[in-house]
Amino acid sequence: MAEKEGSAVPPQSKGSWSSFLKSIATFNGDLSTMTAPAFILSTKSLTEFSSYWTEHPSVFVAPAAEKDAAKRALLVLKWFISTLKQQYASRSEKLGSEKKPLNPFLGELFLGKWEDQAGTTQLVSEQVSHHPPVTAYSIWNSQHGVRLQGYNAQKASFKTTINVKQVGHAILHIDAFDEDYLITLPSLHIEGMITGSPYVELNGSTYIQSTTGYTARIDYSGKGWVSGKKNTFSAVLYPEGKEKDIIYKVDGQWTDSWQVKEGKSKTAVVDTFDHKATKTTPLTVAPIEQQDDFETRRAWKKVSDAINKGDMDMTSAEKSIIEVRQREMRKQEKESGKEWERKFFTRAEQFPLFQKLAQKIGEPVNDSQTNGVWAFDQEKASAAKSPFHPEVNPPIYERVK
Ligand SMILES: CC(C)CCC[C@@H](C)[C@H]1CC[C@H]2[C@@H]3CC=C4C[C@@H](O)CC[C@]4(C)[C@H]3CC[C@]12C
Repeated sequence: MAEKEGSAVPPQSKGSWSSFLKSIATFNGDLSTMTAPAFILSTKSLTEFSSYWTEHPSVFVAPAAEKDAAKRALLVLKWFISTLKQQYASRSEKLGSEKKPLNPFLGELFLGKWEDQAGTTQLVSEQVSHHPPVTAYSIWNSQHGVRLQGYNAQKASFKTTINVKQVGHAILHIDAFDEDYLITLPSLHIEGMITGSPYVELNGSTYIQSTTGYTARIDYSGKGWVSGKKNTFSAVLYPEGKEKDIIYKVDGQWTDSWQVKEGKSKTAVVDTFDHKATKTTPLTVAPIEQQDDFETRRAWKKVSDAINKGDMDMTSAEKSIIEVRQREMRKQEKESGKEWERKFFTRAEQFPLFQKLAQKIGEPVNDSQTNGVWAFDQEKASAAKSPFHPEVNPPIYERVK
C-alpha cells in the first residue's frame, strides 16, 4: 500500500504505520494478536463496548409499552438501528479515528447503569473467553421488563483492508408479552487505513427474528455502493417466511437519520429518527477506587495512563504485568483441574430458544468460534456482589422454552 497525501499519521510514526500496513496484509484470524503503532492504541477495552447497546434507554424500553405485535417488532428494529452509531461510529467521531481497543483478559468486567426517565437500566459485561476473545453481556431494565443478553467474538481476514465477521448473537426479551427477538450482528470492514484515519463501515445483512412471527432484515451499504452515501442502510419488516409482504420499510443513514414508511403505501412516513434530536444518557460506573480488581477501568488504569502519556515502554511493561498474572492463574487452574469460574455467565449446553429462532433465518448455530454458547446465569448474578451492583437481581430469564 502506498502512502497518500493528507495523512493523519503523525510524522514520527510514518515508518511504523507503513510497516503495520504491510504486516496486516498477511494477517488472518485473531485480532487480539495484532500489534499496532502507539498513536492508534485505545485506552478502552472491548468489554466496554457492550454499553453501546443502550445509550438511549427510552428507545430500548419503548417496545414494552406497545400492544400491537407488528408495531412492537418495528420498535425493536428502531432501537437496534439507533445503537449502530454508538457501536460503530462513536470512537472515530470522538477521537478522529477508530483505534485498536485493549484486548480484555479472562474474567474482566465492566459494570454500570444508566439512570434517566426510563428508570434504571443495568449493565453487566464480562470477558468469558480469552482464546478466542469472547465478551458476554446482559442489560436489563426491571421497571419496564426489557432485557438483552448476548455474546460476541470477531473473526478477521484481510482483502484490500481488514474485514471483520462477528460471531455470536443477542436476544432481547420483553416480559409483558413473554417474547424474544434474536439479533444477528453485522460484518464490517475498516476504511481509511492508507491515510492513517481508520473508521468502520458496515456491510452485508443482519436479521431480527421474533418469537411472534416477524422478521426484520437490514441491508448495509457504504459509500459508493448503492446510494453513494456513507453508512447507508435499508431495512424491511415482514411476517416470517413472507419476504414480499413488507409491512414497514426503513431507510437512511445509521449515523444520522432515517424514515419509516408503510410497506404498502411506500410514501406515507409513519415514523422518523434523528440522532441530532435524540440525546444519549451517559453510563455511570463506580469510581475507580471502589471498583473490583477485575473491573476494566481499574485493571487497565496504569496501561491507559501510559498510553495517554505516549510512553510505549511503560505501556508494554504494564501490559505484561497483567499478562504474567493471567498466565499464572491459567497455570494454577490447569494444575488444580479447575476452569476459571465466570461471574455472570455459563456455557450453555443447549439454548433451544436461540436454536429455534436462528433456524428461521438460516443463522448458523456455531459455538466452536466462541468457546461455547454463553448465557446469562441468574444464580451467579444474584450471588455476585459488587459495591456498585448490590442488586444484580433481575427476575429469572426463561431460557428454555
Ligand atoms: C483501527 C485498526 C488500526 C485496528 C483494527 C481494530 C479492530 C480490532 C477493531 C476496529 C473496530 C472494532 C469493532 C467496532 C465495534 C464493535 C461492536 C461491539 O458491539 C463489539 C466489538 C466490535 C465488533 C469491535 C471489535 C474490534 C474492532 C474490529
